[in-house]
Amino acid sequence: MKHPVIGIPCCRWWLKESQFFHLVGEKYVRAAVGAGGLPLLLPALGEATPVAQMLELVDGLLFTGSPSNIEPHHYGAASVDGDFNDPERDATTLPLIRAAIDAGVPVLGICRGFQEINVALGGTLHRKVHEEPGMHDHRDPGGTLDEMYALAHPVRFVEGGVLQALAGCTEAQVNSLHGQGIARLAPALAAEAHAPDGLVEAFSVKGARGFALAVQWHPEWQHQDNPLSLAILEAFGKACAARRDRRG
Ligand SMILES: N[C@@H](CCC(=O)NCCCC(=O)O)C(=O)O
Repeated sequence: MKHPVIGIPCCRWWLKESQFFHLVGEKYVRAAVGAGGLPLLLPALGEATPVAQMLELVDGLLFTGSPSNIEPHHYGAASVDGDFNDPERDATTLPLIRAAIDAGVPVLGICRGFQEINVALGGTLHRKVHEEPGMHDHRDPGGTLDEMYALAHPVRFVEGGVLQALAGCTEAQVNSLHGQGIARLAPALAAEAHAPDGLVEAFSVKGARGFALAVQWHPEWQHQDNPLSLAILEAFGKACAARRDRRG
């Protein structure tokens, strides 16, 4: 049986003071494999992206985390000096997300990918969650990779939601490595989990034609050791396999 093809849009970074590279962190590639898929890295072609053709290549899409921030003009905010942006990634992922959701292509968003889905569908972001009144600091604590990706806070699943059904419980501990976060949830999205400060930590697309879930934390990190991460990846992988079967 052929593996479902899981497209992973790349970041586009200037590396080593020499030239641009198109990149995906290895843990996302491994997570796509863990979901039963064949990962296909999609370059950040920006406005030249052949969106419909890219969708024909894949059975699902995984939108990854990244240290870069979505350019604020995409959600109606002013740009900030010194912000680390990746405009070519934005110009690739935002149209791809809208087209994938319209076409019922399974979508999983993680961290920046979660923020991208919200912005693509008309939501807005806090640029510094930790500076918002009453909100906690969701940034990583630094240190070793194990310290950075350690479980950091609980999330409470929305009663009767997709994620609660997948998790089989009401609450779980998650890691946390983001400075930005959802300010206004896009109208097409339903919250699936919240942090103790009320921040939306997961959502699904209301009435989606296919699997469409996103989380602010990192289920790809050492997913093999975490039952919630395994459940999310398994559900995504099954949806991708079902699309592969339908496409023949
Ligand atoms: N820049 C955004 C998104 C944060 C994010 O995706 N972090 C991931 C870090 C690297 C990785 O694990 O892939 C923000 O700060 O909110």
